[in-house]
Amino acid sequence: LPCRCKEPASTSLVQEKHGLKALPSQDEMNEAKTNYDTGILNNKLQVVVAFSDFKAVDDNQLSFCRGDEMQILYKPNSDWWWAEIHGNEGYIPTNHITEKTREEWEADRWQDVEYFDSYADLKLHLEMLSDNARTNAYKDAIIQNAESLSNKVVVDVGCGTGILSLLCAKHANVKQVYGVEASDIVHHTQHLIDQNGLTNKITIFKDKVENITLPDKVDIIISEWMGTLLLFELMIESVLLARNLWLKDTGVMWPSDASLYLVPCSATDEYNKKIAFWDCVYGFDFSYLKSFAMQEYFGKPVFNHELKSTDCLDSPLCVLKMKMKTFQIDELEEIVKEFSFKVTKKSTFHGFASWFSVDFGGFNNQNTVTLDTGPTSRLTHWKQDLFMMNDAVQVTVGDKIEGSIVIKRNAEWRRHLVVTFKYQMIFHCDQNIKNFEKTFPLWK
Ligand SMILES: N=C(N)NCC[C@H]1O[C@@H](n2cnc3c(N)ncnc32)[C@H](O)[C@@H]1O
Repeated sequence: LPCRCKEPASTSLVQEKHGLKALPSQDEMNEAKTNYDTGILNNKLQVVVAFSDFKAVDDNQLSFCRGDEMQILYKPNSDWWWAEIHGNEGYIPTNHITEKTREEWEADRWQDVEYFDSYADLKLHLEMLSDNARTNAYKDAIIQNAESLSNKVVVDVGCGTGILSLLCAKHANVKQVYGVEASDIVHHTQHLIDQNGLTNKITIFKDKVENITLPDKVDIIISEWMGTLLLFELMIESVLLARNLWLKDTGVMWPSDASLYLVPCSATDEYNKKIAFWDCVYGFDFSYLKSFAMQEYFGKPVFNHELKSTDCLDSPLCVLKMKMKTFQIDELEEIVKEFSFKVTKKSTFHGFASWFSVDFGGFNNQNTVTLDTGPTSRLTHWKQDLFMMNDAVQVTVGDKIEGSIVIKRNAEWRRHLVVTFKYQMIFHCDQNIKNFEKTFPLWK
């Protein structure tokens, strides 16, 4: 077989460019070649997947993109392998690839093992079921639309203990409910359905909704998929996929609409307890620790903040409105919303708060029920989210906070988001302007 490898390139360029170790020596390549015939001739070449892009720095290397699959011909050392892609051969850095199969790699990006393990025991289900505002909103929607649900086929995506399926079967004369649940909690669900005499109305599927085959398309998809900042966990992707696969054209999504709200706010208690606290500790100046405290306590959103209406410094802004029947999965990659808030009271501006609301409509727009998780509604287990900015700023009536929020999906970790605020404050009294920016991972 012809020798397929050229002399290794000069290593300084490689090390400088990628902080990688030296390319393999000729001896290492010669030694590796001994596996060459065995691998190729027996067609047992290993295939790897790239989890990040790589740009070759010389013609001895292969450039590739995240998600590309490559065949491995030689493994001369642990840092560089000789691979083939699109008919080209060259060195690839092993710290850019995974030896998992594409399926395993894709699942990893969703952290499915940890994710579904977190729903396997009763803890989170007790929290969700104990949230009366949440669960009764679904119950009210079902009861108030019982006539529209009559003789319909329903799928409950992520049914958990089956509560929504049970409510549909008990309070509406549905034709059939399919409950789909991927976590091990599902091993209890059938017992609960049997124990409540609804076995013939509810069929349970123990798998991800992406993997199941339903007997037929359905009339309604009901699901409780909402998370922190509405979108976290990105379970919404699974619900939209289920819509694309299984909802009749005339079908209804419940919730039918979802909205995310944002408001500038003060958070004096939080700020004083965790940041201002360090100004004077038993008579000592510990203010050196404030920046560390800001990073530790407020480098990420506070997901269980209880926002009071009196904390709000302007009316809330709807930054995202999703019509679940038509919203597309790729719209989730990046959501950008400009805002221009005008302060309505003398106070301290500490940051922004967010919450969501969902509507159960879609049946000839009658009897629409709304579940609102904002500061003027009954508290839910979601509470509200607080994005604490690094500077507390004294504000008064007429001051402006103008800029944008960008909610970007994490390209690698598919259940996670990154939220960036970029804005300026224009002070009414002297038109002085200050610029601010802060990025919050949610959560990776
Ligand atoms: N933020 C939430 N409302 N989380 C509830 C998620 C519930 O749906 C389940 N679940 C989430 N995604 C899926 C999926 N793709 N397929 C089936 N069940 C799912 C999960 O195991 C849990 O019981």
